[in-house]
Amino acid sequence: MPITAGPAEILDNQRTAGISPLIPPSLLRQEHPMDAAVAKTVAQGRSATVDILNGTDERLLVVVGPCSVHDPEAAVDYAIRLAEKADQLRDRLHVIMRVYFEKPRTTLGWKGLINDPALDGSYAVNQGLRMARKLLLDISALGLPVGCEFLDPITPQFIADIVSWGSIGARTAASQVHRQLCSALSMPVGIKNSTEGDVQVAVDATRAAAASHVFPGINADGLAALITTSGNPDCHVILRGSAAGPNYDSETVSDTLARLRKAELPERVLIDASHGNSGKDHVRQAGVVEEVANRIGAGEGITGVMLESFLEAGRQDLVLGKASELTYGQSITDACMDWPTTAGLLDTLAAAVR
Ligand SMILES: O=C[C@H](O)[C@H](O)COP(=O)(O)O
Ligand SMILES: C=C(OP(=O)(O)O)C(=O)O
Repeated sequence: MPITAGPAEILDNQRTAGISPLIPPSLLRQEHPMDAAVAKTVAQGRSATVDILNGTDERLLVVVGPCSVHDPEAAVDYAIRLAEKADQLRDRLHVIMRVYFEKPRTTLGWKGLINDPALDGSYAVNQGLRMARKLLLDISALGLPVGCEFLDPITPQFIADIVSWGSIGARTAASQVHRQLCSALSMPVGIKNSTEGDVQVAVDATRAAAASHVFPGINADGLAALITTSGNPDCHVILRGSAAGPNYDSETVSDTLARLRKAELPERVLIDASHGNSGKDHVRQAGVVEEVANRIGAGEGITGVMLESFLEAGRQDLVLGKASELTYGQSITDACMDWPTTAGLLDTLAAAVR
């Protein structure tokens, strides 16, 4: 008797072009295990961040690094310089390297190393996850803690154990899925204001993430699971400006702190010198950092800053399949400051803290 499709098969998968296996997180963790030295870097990276957020460590939190990682070799090259500088300034700054693998796009574009590690539209996600985990281990082995944006709710199971600081971006701060995810994450998480400049959405996200939730996810073996969380008390707001202009001014900082106070949340805020605060112009980032440093020196309660920085200044367009033509050490997403400019600004921030 011929096998005919039942009603569900006829209705299902009408727009699915393919389904293929994803490696289980536990297998990736076994292939790229964490050693004791990396575990110490992660634990110290997290605990120092929490102490800064709670005001028991008076240093400034600095999250700095490329907009996105597209070339692990260049990322390690950058990390070596940053690790040395971070060590020099460790009395005043707690430096976390931005190692971002997932890019939320306004419309379309390359979505990061995990999604398309070959930069050619081949979407070798299993390979991307392997490269991401290995790179986080390599950078942490330098004694430099790492920070990632979490975009896909499944990805953290593969890499989150190595991450000292997490971020939820402007495009997902309102998402219940991401707020629930934050409530489960083991590290402090910065949450951005919206791309339109709404700060309350980040305050609301901080409050939602501090609560416990029950939601569907995956376990370490990659199986569907119901996750029950206890809530994350270490989330905080990041002011990133908007399409309408910057929002790193003192008035917005104190308004944000008042909103947090009203919501009975700890009063702490990070300033992102890039994105809407610099109009995505890397040259303007330096001016933002200098102004913020002056205000920190004058005693304004700013918990930390974020800088987008890579080896070379600016940005370049990726042509899928032509990665070999890219300039080494230059961003293929948002424009970044170059390393010498960044090193000078880290000195400026450290001097302000002193
Ligand atoms: O930080 C990176 C970008 O600003 C973000 O991913 C959006 O990029 P897009 O507007 O170029 O898509
Ligand atoms: C995507 C980022 O920022 P935003 O969400 O503020 O656009 C980012 O920091 O890389």
